[in-house]
Formats: sequence, C-alpha cells, structure tokens
Amino acid sequence: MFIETRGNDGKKSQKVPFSYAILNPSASFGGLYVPENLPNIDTDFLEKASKKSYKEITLDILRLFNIDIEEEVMQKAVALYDAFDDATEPTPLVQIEDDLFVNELYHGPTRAFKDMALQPFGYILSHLAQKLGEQYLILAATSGDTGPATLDTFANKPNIKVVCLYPDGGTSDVQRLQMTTQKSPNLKIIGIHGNFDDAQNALKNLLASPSFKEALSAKDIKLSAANSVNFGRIIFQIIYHIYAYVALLKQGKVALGKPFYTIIPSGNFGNALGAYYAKKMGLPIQKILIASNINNILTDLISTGVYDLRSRTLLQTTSPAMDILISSNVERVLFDKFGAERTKELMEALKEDKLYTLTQKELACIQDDFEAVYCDDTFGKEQIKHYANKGYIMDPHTATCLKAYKELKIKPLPCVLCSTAEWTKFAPTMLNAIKEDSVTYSDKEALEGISNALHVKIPECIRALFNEAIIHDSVVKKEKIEAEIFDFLNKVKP
Ligand SMILES: N[C@@H](CCOP(=O)(O)O)C(=O)O
Repeated sequence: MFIETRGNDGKKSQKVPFSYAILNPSASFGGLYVPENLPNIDTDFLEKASKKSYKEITLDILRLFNIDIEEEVMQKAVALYDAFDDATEPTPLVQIEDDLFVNELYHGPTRAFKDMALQPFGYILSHLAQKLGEQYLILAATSGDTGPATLDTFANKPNIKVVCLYPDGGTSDVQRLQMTTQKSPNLKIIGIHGNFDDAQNALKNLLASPSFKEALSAKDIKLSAANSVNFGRIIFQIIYHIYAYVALLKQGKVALGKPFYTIIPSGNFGNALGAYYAKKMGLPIQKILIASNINNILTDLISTGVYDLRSRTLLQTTSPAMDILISSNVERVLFDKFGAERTKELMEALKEDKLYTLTQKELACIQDDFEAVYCDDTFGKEQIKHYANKGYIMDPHTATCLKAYKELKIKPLPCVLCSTAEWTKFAPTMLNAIKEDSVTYSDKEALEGISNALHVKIPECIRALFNEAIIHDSVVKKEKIEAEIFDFLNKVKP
C-alpha cells in the first residue's frame, strides 16, 4: 500500500494501492505517494539474480512489491525491453577504469534512461485506463528526456491523451525535435516561455487544482502525470540499480555482499531516489554520490543541509536535462527519514520562504546515504574529450559524474556511474569538447562531425528527425497553458 509524504488531509484514503497511486499521483497537501514498506533483497536474492536476466529480475522485484497489477500485464510491460538495442542486456555495464563501470541506461527508443521506466509504466497505465473504461490526460514536464520518452510510450494508446510541457530554448535541438515532430493525434506538445522549474510548477499546480480537475471531469477525463512524481516511474528506477550490482557479480567484479559506490547525475532526483530505495531494500551501496552541474542546489543541500532558492536563478548549461532547481524527489527522502509532519513543514517553508534548513542531526542522517559534488561545463567537456581519446563516448550529463568519482569515491571499491543519455542528443557540445572549440554547430553538422571523428554510427531514429515536419509549434506564456490544453482536448477525437 502507498501512503502520503505530507500526511493525510482526511479527504483522501490513508492508504491506497499501487494502481490508485499511479492513476492519481497527487497526494494530500500537494505531497507524493510512497510505499508504506519496502521489500527486502538479501544476498540469497542477489546470488539467484546473478543467474537471471534483466527482465526476470524486474518481474521478481515487482512481485516482491506485491503491486495490484496482474502478472500477465507485468510480463507484457517488461517485454518492451526486448525492443532495446540488445534484448538480453537492455542496460549494458561497461568498464572504463579498473574500478569504474558505466551503467548505460539509454539503449531504448528515445536514447535516454527515461525509457527504462516509461516504456513499462506507459503500458501499465494505459492498460489500467482501458480496464476501467476511463479517459486519462497525462501531463509531463520535461527538461529534455522525460518528454520524448513519455510521448513514445503513450503514442496512439487508447484512452490516453498526453500534454507535454517543455521550456522553449531549454532543451537540445534533438530533444526538441523528438517532441515537436510527434504525429500521433493523442499527443500535444507545448513550449513555454520559462524554464523547467516553471514547467514543472505548472504541472504540479494543475495536478492539485480542483477547478482544472472539474473542467476535465465535465469532459469525462481524469488526470495523471508521467514525471517521477508518479511512483509508477520510481518502481522501475529502483531495478536498474539492483541490476548494475548483479552485472558486477556476473562480470566477477565484486564479491557477493561486498559494497560498491554509485554515482548519479541528478536533477529531479528520481534516479537517486531509486538508488536510495534499492539501498534500503538491502543492495550493498556504500554511498550514493550525487553529481550536479552549476545548478548545484542538491550539492548545497547534501553538504550543508540548506535548500535555498532565494538567491538563485536557473542557469542554462551543456547538461540541460539537469537544469533544475526545484527537485521533486528530495521530498520522498525527507519523508523516509523524518516523517510526514516534518516533510510538510519543510515543503511549506520551501514554497513560502523559498528556503528550508535541516538540523545538524537531520543533515548527518542524509549524509549517511548521500554525498554530493558539482562541476561546470568546462570540466564536463574535458572528461568527454579524455574518454573519447580512450575510446569511450559519454554524453555531457554522464560526464558530470567524473567529478564525484575523483573527489568523493574514497574507498577502493567498484563504482557504477549511471549514464543517462546517448551522445547523439547533445552533439554540438560533444563536438565542442572533442575539438576544444566554441563554434556554434547545428545538431545535424555536429552529429556528422562526431560520427566521422569517432567512427560511430548515428542511430536512424535520430538521423530521421531532421527530415520530419514540425507538427507542434506552439510556445506560450505560463498563464496560457491551461487554455492551450483545453484547446487541444476540444479538438482531439475522444
Ligand atoms: N530531467 C528530466 C526532468 C523531469 O524529470 P522526471 O524524472 O521527474 O520526469 C527531463 O529530462 O525531462
């Protein structure tokens, strides 16, 4: 069963099953749903897992969570990994140093780690909508990767309409094209004048707005979301951390039960939360190392206990998917450590004062599991070039992790770095890094440039984007989002 991070307001059920939590992700007082209990995985589980495939382990973990989804549906959802680059190994673990391994999470249809969760999640959610005979509007806010993955998973799905909000100018060109060229009639993509935080705020306000829900209800439409505020995303984001350890075991790089580090490039903190839950379930993670770009609010929180939005403006970087200041899933960690009352207090302080401060005791408790560091774009580009010279291509988000590897990994243990996206989504930055220049390349010429320089193929799904027509060209002010959504819903076929 699932409970609420900010406590219960007396109007909602105190505990809800998984299906309810994913169809209705907004909990009391604007909080989030979290599992009441986490299942345990012990060395026996991990030993057995080391003889199993990614899909088998996924199903084992879903069964341990005892969610109210039929076995057949879970199997069909997980079968979607068969369409990844390598059906037997959807998340290859690649060694790049004696003690450093890259968990490549981007081998799905939209070339980012979001597919790992959104492919099965999309299947389950649309199955539930059909089973209940209900129409759903799914909202997504994106800084570049969640949007394409959401649109791909829900394209042409019965009973589902999707509205995806992205910050105009705040994503790479490839990420934008992955969204704006979508043809499926059940999808609407809206650029906004603002940044990702504005897009996500708009999404959260709509999710919590009784009048918006009433207006949808008049059209017989219910409301859900595809971001990691939805626990249906998080459950699948736990599994690839467990599988990374299993892969270390399979490769003989760690002894059963011995610890490892994991490094996570972070923005909305869903990926890091998945690692935290995996650690709590029993995965022997020494520490979860959080990497940020210069939007380093998470580094501040984890190092000082202060979450301070007052003096910050969101800065554009070459790792745009991490350009986030209001990071949704920190709330779930706060709840897990300090309970609903304190979480509500902290979240209200953040909303009203744009600031909260943890006590020293609370900070120590966070530091039991997390450490954090940040880097700037120059550092990231140096790492891209360094590893490209050694024959390994990593994208600018993955490159931020090298700072944590150098500074925070203090024990001689194996270290897994979560690689969140393929280089093809950020080709101009990649080419600037390789050539050590600051020329403004178009994505198309940069893709060719990298492909020629590093002898690597451009996947057809990326190359084809440049020949597609732009279907979605609306870019609106924040105040116009709701009107734009209803305009879409009034025109689209039920
Ligand atoms: N970095 C994300 C932002 C949304 O994160 P989510 O995990 O909550 O969906 C993106 O690329 O869109």
